[in-house]
Amino acid sequence: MSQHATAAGRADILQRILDRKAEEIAERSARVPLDALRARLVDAPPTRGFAAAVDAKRAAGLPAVIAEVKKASPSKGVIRAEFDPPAIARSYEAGGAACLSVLTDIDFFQGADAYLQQARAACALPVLRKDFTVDVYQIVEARVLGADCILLIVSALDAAQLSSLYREAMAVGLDVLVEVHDADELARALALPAVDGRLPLIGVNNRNLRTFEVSLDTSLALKAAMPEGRALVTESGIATRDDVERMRAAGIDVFLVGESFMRDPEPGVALQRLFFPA
Ligand SMILES: O=C(O)c1ccccc1NCC(=O)[C@H](O)[C@H](O)COP(=O)(O)O
Repeated sequence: MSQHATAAGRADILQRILDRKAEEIAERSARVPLDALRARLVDAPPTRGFAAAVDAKRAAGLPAVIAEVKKASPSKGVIRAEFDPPAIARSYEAGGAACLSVLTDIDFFQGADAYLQQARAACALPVLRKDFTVDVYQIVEARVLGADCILLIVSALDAAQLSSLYREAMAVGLDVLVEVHDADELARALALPAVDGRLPLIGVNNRNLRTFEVSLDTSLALKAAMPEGRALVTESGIATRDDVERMRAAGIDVFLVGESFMRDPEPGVALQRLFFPA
């Protein structure tokens, strides 16, 4: 199914993704029921410490870059036709990434669970399963696949879902990136409690997932509402040294970047150029 949105087809892309996700979860759990999936948790590899890898970069005074492995997106269509997740993962690791983010959504991003496994096997970096998590099934699945972190998008979840999915993910040893777009969502994210001393990472998506509009001002505006010292992950639309310097000047030191790296033949070299220029 081609999902590269035209102006008409773009209307509430997030809702369309979520509707399809519900069907996908039903299909998957008909094939492998949740109990059977849970039984596979014993074979899951140890997690690599996603939040810890972010913290380590920050503690060293360095930008923590979560480098995305993304073939296509609803807003841009195919971004990288020659798509080799293990080579991309190795390139990112050599370029100084803290972590990887791998799109696993099939219908809208041309992602795959196998891409996550291939990318993770090719390097030592912790990996975020970048998908639209709305059900406990996906959390168990993420851990079984070998993910180190999952994404929870606040605007896609009601209060009870956000709380229960967060707790479930932490309970199986995953880190959680909680994504927000405005002050109300940020307040909901900040209310999530520490579990065994671990808090969620908070990400601010500069892309409005309903309109595709990107503005780095979204991160700058929400930074002021973050508790002192707590990391803010700025997501989407980071492409130039000026973008990076604007964020760093505001005290933002964690970056999730996809497209601008994916358009470069050597994604890790692009990462180095953007974040660690000579
Ligand atoms: O990228 C899209 O078109 C998109 C549309 C609807 C929901 C999510 C979408 N993207 C996911 C992301 O948030 C980005 O992949 C990520 O933040 C990296 O952004 P970028 O550096 O701009 O590729």
